[in-house]
Amino acid sequence: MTAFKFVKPQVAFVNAPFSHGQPKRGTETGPLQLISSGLAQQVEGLGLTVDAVEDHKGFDILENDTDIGKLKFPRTVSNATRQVYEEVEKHAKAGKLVVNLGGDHSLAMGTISGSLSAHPDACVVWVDAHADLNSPETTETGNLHGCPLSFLLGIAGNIPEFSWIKPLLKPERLVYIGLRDVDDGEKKLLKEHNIKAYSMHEVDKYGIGKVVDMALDHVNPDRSRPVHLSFDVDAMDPSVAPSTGTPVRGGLTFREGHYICEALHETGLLVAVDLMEVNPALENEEAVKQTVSVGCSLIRSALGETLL
Ligand SMILES: NC(=[NH2+])NCCC[C@H](N)C(=O)O
Ligand SMILES: [Mn+2]
Ligand SMILES: [Mn+2]
Repeated sequence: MTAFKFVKPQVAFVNAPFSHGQPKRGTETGPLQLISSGLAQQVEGLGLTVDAVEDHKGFDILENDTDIGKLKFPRTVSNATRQVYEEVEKHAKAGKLVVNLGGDHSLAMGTISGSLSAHPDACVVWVDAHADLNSPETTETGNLHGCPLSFLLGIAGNIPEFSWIKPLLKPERLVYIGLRDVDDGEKKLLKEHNIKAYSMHEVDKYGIGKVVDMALDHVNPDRSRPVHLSFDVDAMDPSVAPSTGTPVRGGLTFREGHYICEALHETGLLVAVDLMEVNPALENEEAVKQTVSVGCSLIRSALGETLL
C-alpha cells in the first residue's frame, strides 16, 4: 500500500450549529464564535486554501421529538448528523481536508461516517474526557453526544431512525487519548471490544509524546492510513477550556492538547479534524474567549502551525 499523504491540502469547513445531542443549549453557537474570531483567515495564514464553507444557519429541531427508549431527541440528532455526513462525504471525496466545527459530539456520527465513506481504511483518534461509547442500552443520561461511537462501531443495536449509519469503524481502528470520566457500561464495552484507550493515567505515566506514538502504533502501525481526529474540547483541563457542558478536572494541559494536534499534523495523514463541545453560553465572557481561542489554536496546530 502506498502511504496516503496530504501535502498542501485544500480545506473545507463544515460548521455545524447543533446542541440537541445534550441538554445544555449554547453549543449551536460554537461554530459562529470560532469563525468570527478569525479561524478561516488564520488557516489561510498557514498557506492553506479554504475553498468551501458549509455554513449552517441551523438544523431542524423537532420540538415534539419523542424519546426512543432512553435516547433524547433521536430524530433531531439523526437528521442533523445525517446532513453533516453528506457534506463531509462530498468534501472528503473531493480530496479536501475537512474541518468540522461543533456543536455537540453527537455530530461525530456524521463526520466520521463521511470520512469513512471517502477513506474506508481511515483510523480515528478520539481525544476526550469521555468515551462517548454508550449504547442505547448502557446510556445513563439518554444524551446522544455520549453515544456516537456505539453507532459507528455497529454495537448500538437496530434503531431504524439511525439505520443510515454504516457500521464502518472497526474497534482496532479507534484509539482514545485523555479519558477520565468513563461510565461503567462503557468500561465493559471497551474491554469486550478490545478498544485501545490512553487515559490521563497513561498521559501522566508516559508523557504525551510517548502516548501519541503508542496510539498511532496501535491504529496506524505503518503510518499509511488516513487519520480522522475527533477532538472534544473537554479533553482539555477545565482551567484551559472552561466553556463546555461536561467539564472534568484533571485534563490535558494547553501544551499536551496542542502536542497531539501537532504530532498528528506531522504524520501528513490527517483527512478530517472535529472540534466539538465549545459552549459559548457557559461561564463568563473571559472563559468563553479563552475556550474559543484554544479551539482555534488546536485547529491551527492540526493544520500545521509550528512553534518555530
Ligand atoms: N461529548 C461529551 N461531552 N460526552 C459526555 C458524555 C457523558 C456521559 N458519559 C453520557 O453518556 O451522557
Ligand atoms: Mn467529552
Ligand atoms: Mn465527546
